[in-house]
Amino acid sequence: MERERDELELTPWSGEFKDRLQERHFRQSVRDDTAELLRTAMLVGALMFLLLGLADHALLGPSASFWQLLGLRLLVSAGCLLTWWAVRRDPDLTFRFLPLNPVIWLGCTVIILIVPLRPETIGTHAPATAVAVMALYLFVPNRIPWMVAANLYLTLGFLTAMTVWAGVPGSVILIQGIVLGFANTVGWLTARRLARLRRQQYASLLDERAFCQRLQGEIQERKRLEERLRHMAGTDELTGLDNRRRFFERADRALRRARRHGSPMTLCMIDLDHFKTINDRYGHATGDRVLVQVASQCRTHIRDIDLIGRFGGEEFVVALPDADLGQALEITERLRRRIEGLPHPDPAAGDRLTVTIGISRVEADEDALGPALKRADEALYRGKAIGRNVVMVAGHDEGPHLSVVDG
Ligand SMILES: Nc1nc2c(ncn2[C@@H]2O[C@H](COP(=O)(O)OP(=O)(O)OP(=O)(O)O)[C@@H](O)[C@H]2O)c(=O)[nH]1
Repeated sequence: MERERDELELTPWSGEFKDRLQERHFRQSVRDDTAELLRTAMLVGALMFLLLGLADHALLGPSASFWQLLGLRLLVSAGCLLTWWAVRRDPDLTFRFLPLNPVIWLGCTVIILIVPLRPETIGTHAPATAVAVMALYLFVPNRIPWMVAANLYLTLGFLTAMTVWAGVPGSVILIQGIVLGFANTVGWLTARRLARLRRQQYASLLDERAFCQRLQGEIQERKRLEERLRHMAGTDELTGLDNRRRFFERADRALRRARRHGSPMTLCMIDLDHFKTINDRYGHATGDRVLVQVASQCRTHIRDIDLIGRFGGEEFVVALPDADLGQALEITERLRRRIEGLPHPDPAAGDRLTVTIGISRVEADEDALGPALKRADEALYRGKAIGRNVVMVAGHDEGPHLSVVDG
């Protein structure tokens, strides 16, 4: 489908893109390659014109015609070499009118003028002209319109010169006309086919690139989406904290690290006090706002290495790596005081937002968080039982041992 569209966009007689901008981009993409071919053509052209001067000398000797021809040959060779140099300096000249076209027209003129200057060799000159026609089509790439014009000039000029100066019979001129016409047709068709193929190749390359870019874009988008989904799957929607599953994934990793380094780790359970009353009195939306506020305070007032998650409802869980019970007590006590200082939904009621916190260290012989979590939870509920707004430490040397820090 794509290919058909590209073919439709090519000019039928030159094989170029109909769209000028597209053609310009194509030419830019093949510029260096084309310039190299053109430079080779110019060197071969210069060499051919000079070498054929030897044939002139063999045929004409040091006659006036020889010197005239040699002068013309030198002129064309110089033009070819000048073009070679100019294109080498600026490859963009490959597709410009100057300096190539005048040199080619000069070369064609010299080929035509060989007829009156060396009429007796018309038998070899005629096929050589047919070769020159083909060479112009095939050796000078991406300039089909200009090559068609130059070759028509060469063909008509050569046939006219044969008629006027070489005294060739009409039948021979007819044959030569047919041969040159054939050379033009084959040369043009081949050059056009090459031009079409290269442009189709270029168009498929662009299609492929666009396809790859689209694919890359889609892959990126999918990755972003996956990342977002992964994030959402591990995040508590209301508070933005890790949910229980993500928290325990991270906390398990932190525990393994602590075990490797022989460092302590402490777990804390934080529960809002009388949260049901807040919900019942001020509504669920207000309750949500309080939960967000408390979550944000907890996140802000723990260390960067600490982990926090929403355990469920109005309960949060915190893992403090590299913290023994003393440090954990300090951190949680500070947190408790901060939350106590948060604005209550109804300041006039004289109530305070408070939390009860239970903490327990993960013992050196424990490879999982479960037992410490259970002890912290028990400590928390002891705290609730003795009146709330406290931090309770679970000791378990001789069974769970709880100590009130503040009340
Ligand atoms: N607004 C809101 N309320 C929630 C959410 N999750 C749980 N709750 C409510 O939290 C309240 C928890 O009540 P309880 O377990 O009795 O605890 P409490 O009232 O804080 O009492 P204590 O913990 O003993 O101090 C219930 O009313 C739940 O409906 C939530 O996401 N948003």
